[in-house]
Amino acid sequence: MKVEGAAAAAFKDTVAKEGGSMPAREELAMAALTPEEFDLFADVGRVRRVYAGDVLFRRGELGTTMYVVVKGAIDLDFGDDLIVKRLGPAEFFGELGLLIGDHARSAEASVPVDGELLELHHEEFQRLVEREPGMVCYFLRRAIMRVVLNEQGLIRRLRRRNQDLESALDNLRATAHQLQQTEVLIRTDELTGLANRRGMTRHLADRRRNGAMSGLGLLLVDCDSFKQINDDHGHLVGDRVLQSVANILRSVSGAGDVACRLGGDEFALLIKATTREEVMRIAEFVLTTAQGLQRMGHTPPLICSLSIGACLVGPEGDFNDWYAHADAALYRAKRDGGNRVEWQDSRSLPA
Ligand SMILES: Nc1nc2c(ncn2[C@@H]2O[C@H](COP(=O)(O)OP(=O)(O)OP(=O)(O)O)[C@@H](O)[C@H]2O)c(=O)[nH]1
Repeated sequence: MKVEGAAAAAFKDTVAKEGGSMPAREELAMAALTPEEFDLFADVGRVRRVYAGDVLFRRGELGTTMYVVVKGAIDLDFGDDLIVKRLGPAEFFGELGLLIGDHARSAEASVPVDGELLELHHEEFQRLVEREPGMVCYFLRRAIMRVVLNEQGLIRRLRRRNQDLESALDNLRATAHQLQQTEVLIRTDELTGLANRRGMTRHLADRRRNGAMSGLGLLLVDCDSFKQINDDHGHLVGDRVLQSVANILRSVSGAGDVACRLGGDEFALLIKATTREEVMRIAEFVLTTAQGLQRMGHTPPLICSLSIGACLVGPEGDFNDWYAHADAALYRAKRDGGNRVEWQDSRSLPA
């Protein structure tokens, strides 16, 4: 349909009103028709009035029509979190539908304000080609460039988003690592690297959850006259002695056993054992290893003699009950001069 110069005049008028000048050269080159092209398109296209709220087409719909904005504006929504692109007078869209044929629209085109469009179908475009092949060729070049630039823009945005995601992932990994470190720190004794009381409690909670509470033995290990070592040689030497005790306990701990510093000069070792002999064998080993180190006669001392209370523990009761059993034996070991192991039978614990 021929619209004479009416659409062209409207377009020029709108451009003058809205922009005060013609669109910038590079914008014209990409998204807008030149006035000459507009005249030509207006000559073959049909004018369509559009109203705020109209939707010309939706994403994914097949279409064969291209449009040029004469008056008003059109919003192209590419979906997801891509920005909505607003087109103004002389800008064209939907050209791929026209050029390719049944092309799935990549954006939803909606009308934000009342306005006018030029519609071009395949036949009209064919007439353009016949009339002004040179101009159409120039238009096609720009249309292709626009598609390429859009693609490149999309790739850049995806790359940026990918980088953002990667750095978010790195942050998450770092935070998870920090949390893991913190988790390890709060259940570890700083001086010796053994579990602390909290670590032992968590270990037992895990065991209880996994139904692995039977077949365990407990050693309660206390340094003899440790205060004297601190008093005679200073705190650092005392620290070193505590570390030596920790090393002995660590060396006898098998997989699933837990060596723990309960606090001060008191340690606990929870081991897998089903008989008194098994528990006592480990306890004797700890005792004699400390004795052997002591016999080396280092000054300042690397170790001190130990008192150990030993018992078997059952699934019934909690750590406090087990501690009371082992502590009864430890009390006897201390009372009888230290540097020894005492056994506590769970049935013969005084009330
Ligand atoms: N060097 C050092 N000393 C500590 C630490 N924690 C606690 N102590 C000291 O360990 C000492 C323990 O003293 P006591 O409970 O009287 O024990 P002991 O001297 O071994 O006496 P017996 O157990 O009866 O043989 C105290 O003097 C505490 O100050 C530590 O981390 N490092």
